[in-house]
Amino acid sequence: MESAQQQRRGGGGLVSLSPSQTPRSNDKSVRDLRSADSNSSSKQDKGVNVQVILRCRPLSEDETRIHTPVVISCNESRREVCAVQNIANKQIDRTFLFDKVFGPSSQQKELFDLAVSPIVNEVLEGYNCTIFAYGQTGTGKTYTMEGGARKKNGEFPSDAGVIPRSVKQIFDILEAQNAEYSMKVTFLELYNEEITDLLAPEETMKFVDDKSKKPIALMEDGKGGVFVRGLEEEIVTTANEIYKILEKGSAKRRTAETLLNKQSSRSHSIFSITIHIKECTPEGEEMIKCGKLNLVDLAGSENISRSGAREGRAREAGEINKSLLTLGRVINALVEHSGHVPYRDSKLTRLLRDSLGGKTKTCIIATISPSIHCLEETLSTLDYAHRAKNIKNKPEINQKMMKSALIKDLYSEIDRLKQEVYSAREKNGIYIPRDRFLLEEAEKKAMAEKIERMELESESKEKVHFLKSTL
Ligand SMILES: Nc1ncnc2c1ncn2[C@@H]1O[C@H](COP(=O)(O)OP(=O)(O)OP(=O)(O)O)[C@@H](O)[C@H]1O
Repeated sequence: MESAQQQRRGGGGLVSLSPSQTPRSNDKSVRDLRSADSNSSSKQDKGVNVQVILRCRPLSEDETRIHTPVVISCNESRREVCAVQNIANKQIDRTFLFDKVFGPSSQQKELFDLAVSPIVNEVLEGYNCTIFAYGQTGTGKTYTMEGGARKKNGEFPSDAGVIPRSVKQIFDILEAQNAEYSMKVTFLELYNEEITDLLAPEETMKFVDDKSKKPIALMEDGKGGVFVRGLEEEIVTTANEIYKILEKGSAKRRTAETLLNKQSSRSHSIFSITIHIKECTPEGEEMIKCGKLNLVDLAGSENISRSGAREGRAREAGEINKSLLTLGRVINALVEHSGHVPYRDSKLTRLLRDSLGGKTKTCIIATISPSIHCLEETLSTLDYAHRAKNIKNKPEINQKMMKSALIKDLYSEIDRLKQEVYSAREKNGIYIPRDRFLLEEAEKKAMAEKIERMELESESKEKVHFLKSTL
């Protein structure tokens, strides 16, 4: 079994949606905070399966009134969901097992306490965690992630979803620990393979329907990850500030929807919270630990199969297919252990690469409807979610940084940004860090040499072939 020290050296980079500071993997003065839960070191070596939770919503009032037949039954204690199908007058039952099952009467608090709260604790321990909501339109993705009513008279609403509850838990814990911390959030939307910053200042949003406006770019960070260039990061100090930001972001999403004549069911949203917490070693050295929580509300899964059918929406449909389809392909490739995993084929999978087969702890909440009219989509969601259960990630705690090293990193970050601003102002190109530039140049040179060698080889082969034929 690997020692904790060896594991630490393995490195725990952040999936950075921002160009900000990344904890170092080779920091010798790190301490392992891993809790003695299911992720013991031997389990970690083999990988930890993506956790898949299934939630079935209740029938709506309208569905109940017209006596819509129910074809789904949930057994929460056995963690089973059964779908009843009638094919050629024969009743066929299909049963699926998940990590947790929440039936139609399950409450928001119950789902959060049993499935999400442990994940939030892990973020505070220094892990990166991602929670996806996946399912057909109208099955409760947004209800599960965001919830119903907003905060009234200072009271926390009982139907608040995963995002506000996670925020509350994070602040409650940090305040109870009297911790010194800093927190920042980002909120973006992905639609037609284009990224919209939901926290961008108003002026930028006015041009959301302006086709000449360059979409926000996704850049390689040179460490195997990506970041969104220029994505607004809001520093937050209270839970209320986050609730306001969420409202602001959701309102912008709605405005953009009206402008572009689209619905939320066709776009993906990613809300991320990054937390830096200060700790002191017994020697008095100040260390910073970092955790990140990504909360992802995916486009309606029916967009995979149905979109593209309507004329005039080909591009839109095609692009949405691209992210959701690629997500499916990535899941398949990971489950089937095929060599090539097509992360690079869509922005969604590029952004969330580390959450699928990487070092992040991932949970998928699949949502379904109990109605007979949704059975086809429900079966497809159940199959999809069941397959995703076989994805293995190797979660690693982010390495703690010495405060002095972090400050040094921040200074170089400021330098980099200054140079970017300068380049932008002078309109003389984009800034690439010197070491990345040198690396890319060396790679280019090596590639040119390889091509030359190959050309020489093929030339000499041709000559031999020619000589042989003249003999
Ligand atoms: N578990 C639940 N309990 C009670 N009501 C629910 C539940 N899940 C969903 N609903 C209700 O069902 C309706 C549709 O839910 P919601 O908008 O969250 O679906 P969605 O999957 O996010 O759809 P879309 O993909 O179109 O955004 C809403 O009115 C919501 O309040």
